[in-house]
Amino acid sequence: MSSISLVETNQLSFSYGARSILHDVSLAVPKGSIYGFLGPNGAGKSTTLRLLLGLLQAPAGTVRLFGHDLARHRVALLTRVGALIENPSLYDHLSGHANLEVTRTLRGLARGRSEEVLALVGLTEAAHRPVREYSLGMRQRLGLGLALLPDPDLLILDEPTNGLDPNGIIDMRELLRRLQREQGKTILLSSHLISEIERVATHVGIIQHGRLVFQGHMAELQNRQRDNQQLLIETDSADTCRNLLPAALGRARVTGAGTLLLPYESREQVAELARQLVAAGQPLYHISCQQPTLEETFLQLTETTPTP
Ligand SMILES: Nc1ncnc2c1ncn2[C@@H]1O[C@H](COP(=O)(O)OP(=O)(O)OP(=O)(O)O)[C@@H](O)[C@H]1O
Repeated sequence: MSSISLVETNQLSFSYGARSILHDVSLAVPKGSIYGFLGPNGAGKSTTLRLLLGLLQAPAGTVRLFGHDLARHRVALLTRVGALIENPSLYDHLSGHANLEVTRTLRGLARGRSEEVLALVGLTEAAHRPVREYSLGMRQRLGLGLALLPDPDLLILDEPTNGLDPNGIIDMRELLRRLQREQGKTILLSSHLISEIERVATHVGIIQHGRLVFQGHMAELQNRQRDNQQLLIETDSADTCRNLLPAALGRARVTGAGTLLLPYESREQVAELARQLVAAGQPLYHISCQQPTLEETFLQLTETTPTP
């Protein structure tokens, strides 16, 4: 994967009227990546994606696509981008194939492209059924097919798995992987669920209250997860233990009458804690090291960002 960024924003800010929504967002989406743009509802994901597509204008900051300024070369740059921003607008009474053909003809694209795209999104068999008979997952794939018609280098997808059942999510994930690996597409997709991103994204950006709170390789997020290991201690009275051992347990969180959680430091810390608890006459029923889930790491990153 190259280090060239196909999407780059520099200190992007945006307000709806007096309401400030984005603050200094500097995104970098590497060429060839699947970039998961994550954040809770209302964090500013759709607003950012709309700015990237020139559907909104930012009063401050710049957007560069393929290394060029979007404000100056909007039309030329957007011909290289496929987008799925809301529910795709589809003609329900027409077949999937006919829906693609309408757009293909309008755009003057080569004959046969609709069939290629249907194969790509796994809809060849259903190609001639009316879209009103399609499942939500099939509709989303057809919407993605519409975005893929002109063979764009970059795909920008806003919550493409929203509302899909587990099978629909798996199909979409596999389709995105294939588009990246076999077709060389760069894909920027948003989601509010880390579980939908973690198995597909190579890179992650996390936004909270309009601010980017993390950006990097998926592996870097996983490293943070490892760095945040917690020690779980079970005893009789968590409060008594904390009072007896302020140096060792002062930072511990009481999570139940007899349970404490504190940041894990080392094996020696575990041995020393066990020794001190026993020396203080406190029973030690259980001590173990817990790794937070990626979900908890994500929540920790987003919950600790103050509201502006
Ligand atoms: N047209 C609008 N006018 C005023 N405020 C808006 C408008 N669109 C969005 N907002 C507000 O901007 C903030 C960011 O919204 P945005 O849709 O970008 O968030 P999001 O991260 O995509 O969330 P979701 O996952 O719920 O779509 C929210 O507080 C939302 O209420």
